[in-house]
Amino acid sequence: MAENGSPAEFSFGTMEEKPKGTARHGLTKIQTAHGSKKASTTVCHDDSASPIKATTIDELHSLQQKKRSAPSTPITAQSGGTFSPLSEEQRQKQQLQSISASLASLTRETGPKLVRGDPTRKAETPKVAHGWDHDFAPAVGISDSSLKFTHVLHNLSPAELYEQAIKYEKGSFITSSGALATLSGAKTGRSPRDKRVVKDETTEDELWWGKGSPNIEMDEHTFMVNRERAVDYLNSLEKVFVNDQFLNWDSQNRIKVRIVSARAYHSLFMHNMCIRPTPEELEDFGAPDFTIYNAGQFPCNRYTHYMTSSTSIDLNLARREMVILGTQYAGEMKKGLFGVMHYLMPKRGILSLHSGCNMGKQGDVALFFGLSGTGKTTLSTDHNRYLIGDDEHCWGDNGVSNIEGGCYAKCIDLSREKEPDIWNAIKFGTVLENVVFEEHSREVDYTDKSVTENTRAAYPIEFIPNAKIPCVGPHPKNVILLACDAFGVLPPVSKLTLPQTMYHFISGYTALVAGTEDGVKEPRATFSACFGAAFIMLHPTKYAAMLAEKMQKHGATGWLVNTGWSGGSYGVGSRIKLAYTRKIIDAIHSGSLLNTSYQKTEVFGLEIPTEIEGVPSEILDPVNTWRDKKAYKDALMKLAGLFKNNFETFTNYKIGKDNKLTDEIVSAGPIF
Ligand SMILES: Nc1ncnc2c1ncn2[C@@H]1O[C@H](COP(=O)(O)OP(=O)(O)OP(=O)(O)O)[C@@H](O)[C@H]1O
Ligand SMILES: O=C([O-])CC(=O)C(=O)O
Ligand SMILES: [Ca+2]
Ligand SMILES: [Mn+2]
Repeated sequence: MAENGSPAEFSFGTMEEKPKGTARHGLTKIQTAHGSKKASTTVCHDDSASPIKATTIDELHSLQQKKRSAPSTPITAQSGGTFSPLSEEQRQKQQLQSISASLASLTRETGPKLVRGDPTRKAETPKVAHGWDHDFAPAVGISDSSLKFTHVLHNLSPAELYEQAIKYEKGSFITSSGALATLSGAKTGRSPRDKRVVKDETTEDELWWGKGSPNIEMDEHTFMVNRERAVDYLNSLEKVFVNDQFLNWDSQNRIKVRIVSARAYHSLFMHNMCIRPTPEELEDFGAPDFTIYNAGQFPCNRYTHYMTSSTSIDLNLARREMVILGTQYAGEMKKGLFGVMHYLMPKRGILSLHSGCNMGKQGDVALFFGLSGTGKTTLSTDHNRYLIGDDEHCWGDNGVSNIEGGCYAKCIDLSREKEPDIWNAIKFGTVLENVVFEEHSREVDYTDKSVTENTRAAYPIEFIPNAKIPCVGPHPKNVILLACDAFGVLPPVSKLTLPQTMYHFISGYTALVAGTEDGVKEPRATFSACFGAAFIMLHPTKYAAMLAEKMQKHGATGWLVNTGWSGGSYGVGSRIKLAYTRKIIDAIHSGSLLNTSYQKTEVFGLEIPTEIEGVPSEILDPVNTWRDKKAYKDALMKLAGLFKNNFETFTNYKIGKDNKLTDEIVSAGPIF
């Protein structure tokens, strides 16, 4: 509306000097009320504007910000019929007490003294909460730290977080489109080798340990040492950010999470990535189901048992807590919580998935599995379909639900033409990590890899115009496995049998694209079970069995889509054009790819279509795109060998109740 509205609609005031009838643009003039009796004889005054109700500059500033209004629904006692409304003050006190309990040192006997608000705003009256009554201070365990206040910035708005970031965090800037550019520090990707899980009596039997598992063990005591280190660090600060939010749009399986962090960047990132509570939901939040202590600026102590670097991301499922030391990469929080969901949801018979998800106008749902950089976000963000989510989902008895409230898109080489919806989502409120921009115009150069290849944008899902809110949908019709094949031998698309779908799901192949995992600079072949071995908690066959059961029950079709190389391996060939991949995906969604003719490839035994609308037919069989046929055959055999080696660890496992399925899956791999 702003672009095409007539200028007259936007006139802010009348300048007496202007002849009548001319278009007028001008800012509202500020007039001090006092002394106005003696009508000023100077040129610019405006009688039509109502006078400002301030007599001093301070008063004027105090008028600028309205006090937060109370939630519209009164809070009543849940049961028993007793009506006991909480005053705003009582409610705030309860919130502070809950946060103080979260932040309590476990070696001293009380939580920190907390006060709401920004420490630089001295005028605010401290409302103290430290688990004790004001006049009953504990005599034991007192240290200097218990004499100071820690200010709590609880669920700040994006605007407030922008101000905090820009004022206090070096490297925070507003870009020309309004996004908040930030630096994540020395780490610009996750640190999977520093992810530890407490092995106790329960998790010893329940979780996947040992070769191939992402769960590096640590003991309960070491966890407590790191927890104390993180909590002491956070309490030593003048202020901490606290986010109380939700995971999972399936309201029956919603998880309450609390994130305590030291940076506005982290708070805004999680504000965008988790589900944002309404003011009423925040009122009723109570105790969280899971808490993250993000002390990422502070290292772990390498003299501490199990520590192999100054970074440690520690998960304790019994305590429902995670501690982050020595990395400020915000993706650790997002993916840390994903790991928690990979534990909690299967216990309830719900399958957790590292997948994107969207839905057509007819209600047909597609899942997009794939490792980092294979296209989950890019391909699930589709202008012709409703976005349910780009990265983390649950598949339960009622259908699918997104775990998150936001998207986390790769930005390297982002273009407005190829990915318009993601481009347009990078606006006020969006966190832009590690991008490079022009110092004056603040135009971002998405091609610049000076800081990292893994540049990212985190935005609330409603920044995508056709997001489906609430982010839930019916049972999937298509299950699309994405692989970015750097060898250039997998076909652009293949239709899979159920055993083949399971084989490729368990294999989880891709060429890891540089950057997302710390230290990776060149693409290389990698296998990651369930397209997300870094996040799963149970043995991969548990998830595979659940997927097989659900696909069978709901009649979903599996597809393997190569979003990687064609015409040669990495270095010789080139990446398949995104426009072609989109046409392939369109043909899967529309169902037209089910009704076309197929031929079978050698070695991998994949069914490949002979034609697809909008895609050159010669690229559908990769052998056609290679000039050097011998090199093709060599690359094909090499990849087949890698698949075979990788799958050996799984051949001893039974998948589901059915031995027949297990045998079929094992024989659904390459044959040579
Ligand atoms: N043919 C193609 N298909 C899909 N993506 C492509 C293709 N060619 C290039 N790309 C690029 O590859 C990247 C895919 O990244 P995307 O953000 O979708 O990964 P992702 O699977 O969501 O990973 P993550 O789990 O790390 O978020 C994008 O930068 C996209 O522009
Ligand atoms: O976690 C991250 O940093 C990015 C991501 O989505 C993934 O690696 O799958
Ligand atoms: Ca993504
Ligand atoms: Mn991901």
